[in-house]
Amino acid sequence: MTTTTTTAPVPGPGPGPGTATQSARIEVRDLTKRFGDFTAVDHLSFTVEPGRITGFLGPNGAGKTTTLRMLLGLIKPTAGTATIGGRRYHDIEKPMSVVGSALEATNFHPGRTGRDHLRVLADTAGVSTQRVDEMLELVGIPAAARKRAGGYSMGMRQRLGLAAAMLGDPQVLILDEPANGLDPEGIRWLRGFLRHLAGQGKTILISSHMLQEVEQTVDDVVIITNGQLVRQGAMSDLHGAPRALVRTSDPAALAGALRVSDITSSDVSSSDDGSGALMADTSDLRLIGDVALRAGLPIYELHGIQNDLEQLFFQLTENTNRNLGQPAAGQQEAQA
Ligand SMILES: Nc1ncnc2c1ncn2[C@@H]1O[C@H](COP(=O)(O)OP(=O)(O)OP(=O)(O)O)[C@@H](O)[C@H]1O
Repeated sequence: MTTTTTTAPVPGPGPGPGTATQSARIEVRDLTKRFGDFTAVDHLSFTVEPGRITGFLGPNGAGKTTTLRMLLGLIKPTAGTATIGGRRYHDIEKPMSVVGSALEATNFHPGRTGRDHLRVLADTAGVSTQRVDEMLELVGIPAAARKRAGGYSMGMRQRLGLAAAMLGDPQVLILDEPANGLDPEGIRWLRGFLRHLAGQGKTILISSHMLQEVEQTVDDVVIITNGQLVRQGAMSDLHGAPRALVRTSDPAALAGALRVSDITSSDVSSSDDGSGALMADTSDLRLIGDVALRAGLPIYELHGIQNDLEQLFFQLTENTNRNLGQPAAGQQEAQA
């Protein structure tokens, strides 16, 4: 993909209803969606805060898109509520100025140029043509936008979708798998772009079926499987408490020296290794090094330890994933 990139400030169309003062929290309460007797979303509750990027995570078929579609008023919940700034999507007066969304990157008329596509949307929302060009510039496809969308790469469609979502300068952005199809440079660009928007106080919810894909992008996570919440919280909590592995000649002596500095540790030496090892309850590697030096102990290895996120995600979701076994009884295609 050859695109220009920018992290320039995101211009807005100026003050208007629903832009500056709108409370922009997303609240999902006891949300349930059944298709026939198959429950796609099951009493789901979570909150997404302004000024933060929240990853909405779960394996394929977990119910993410179904939840987002209810949030955006595209399908009706069987029970429960999904609100943006305290209102259901249908009750928001000028929705494009409150919430921008990109649910499917492929959903563009192939014969229409990217720019024309945005102009049609802009007309509907009462947004200026100038804003269309600004948004195309902002997502890095000003030249490509004059070509037919049918010839776009997946990454270009993602960027066009993002430009469309941003047209009304919404307080809330809801993006379904926005990193899908982006090359590494594109993913880095997207990360900077979303971080900038979150810095402006916008509420950003992005879905993904891979925790690692969004690990460096999101502040908070909402993890679901089988339509149910399994975890909500800060990304930093998923990494677990800070720890460090230190390998030395005399782990008991080092553990004692660390204790004097109020650092607890546990012996993780393995019998087939001549040296011993400690797991210290700190991420301050320099402090461990200083303590070892003062105690006259050599350090053979020293590094911080984080939870294996892939393993954690697997434990939280895949082990119970309904989609990995036989299809749930009664599951069939049905209209919303
Ligand atoms: N209209 C429908 N009729 C019947 N079942 C449906 C319908 N829409 C979705 N489902 C089912 O609901 C479940 C959740 O689907 P959904 O698309 O919300 O999952 P997802 O988490 O977005 O998955 P993916 O990561 O693969 O996009 C799936 O088992 C899917 O087959």
